[in-house]
Amino acid sequence: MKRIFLIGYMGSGKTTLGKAYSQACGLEFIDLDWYVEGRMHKTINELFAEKGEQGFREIERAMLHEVGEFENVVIACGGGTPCFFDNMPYMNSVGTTVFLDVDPEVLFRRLKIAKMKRPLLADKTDDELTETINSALSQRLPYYLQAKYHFNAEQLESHRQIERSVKLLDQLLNNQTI
Ligand SMILES: Nc1ncnc2c1ncn2[C@@H]1O[C@H](COP(=O)(O)OP(=O)(O)O)[C@@H](O)[C@H]1O
Ligand SMILES: O=C(O)C1=C[C@@H](OP(=O)(O)O)[C@@H](O)[C@H](O)C1
Ligand SMILES: [Mg+2]
Repeated sequence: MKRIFLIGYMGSGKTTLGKAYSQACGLEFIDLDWYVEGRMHKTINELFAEKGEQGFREIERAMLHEVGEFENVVIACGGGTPCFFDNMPYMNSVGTTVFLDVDPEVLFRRLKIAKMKRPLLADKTDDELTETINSALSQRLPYYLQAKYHFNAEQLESHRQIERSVKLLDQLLNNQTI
């Protein structure tokens, strides 16, 4: 039975690589944000606006414990999931955690074009976005580094790169020599 949790900052590739890896390996794919939106019938933005970040985090934890029961699944977490409550020890106790490690410059480039759907980034200028990424990473790395595996997820900018990253992730998780 496989239960793989992908963690990392916003824009690190959890959803993109998770979906591609699950398809390549015949596993179910769950994006925790999408799961939350489906169960609550509200978008992440609406949940933040109506319940605040604390309220969102309590819902996120409850949904994590739901999907933490699923089998043969790849779960793309939200960027903050590991950093609240006992979520990181929980994921390490029920599955295999993988930290998608991406340079802040690459995160900036990716998030600059994809920030509007993320309430924590939506209205930030370029300088504010850079500052937010760097300060969040310094606060969150202690959680991300508790992952069993660390994977460089900087090669996700084309289908060919995604395919290559899927192969490299599979080799890492199955301890095959490259
Ligand atoms: N279909 C796509 N085409 C091109 N780039 C994409 C596509 N999907 C995602 N990306 C790039 O990969 C980055 C990672 O996105 P995503 O997988 O949503 O990360 P996460 O789930 O960790 O926040 C995006 O910000 C974007 O730059
Ligand atoms: O880093 C965070 O605190 C968040 C990351 C988002 O998920 P992605 O990492 O998939 O963007 C989403 O859970 C929410 O906007 C909060
Ligand atoms: Mg995502």
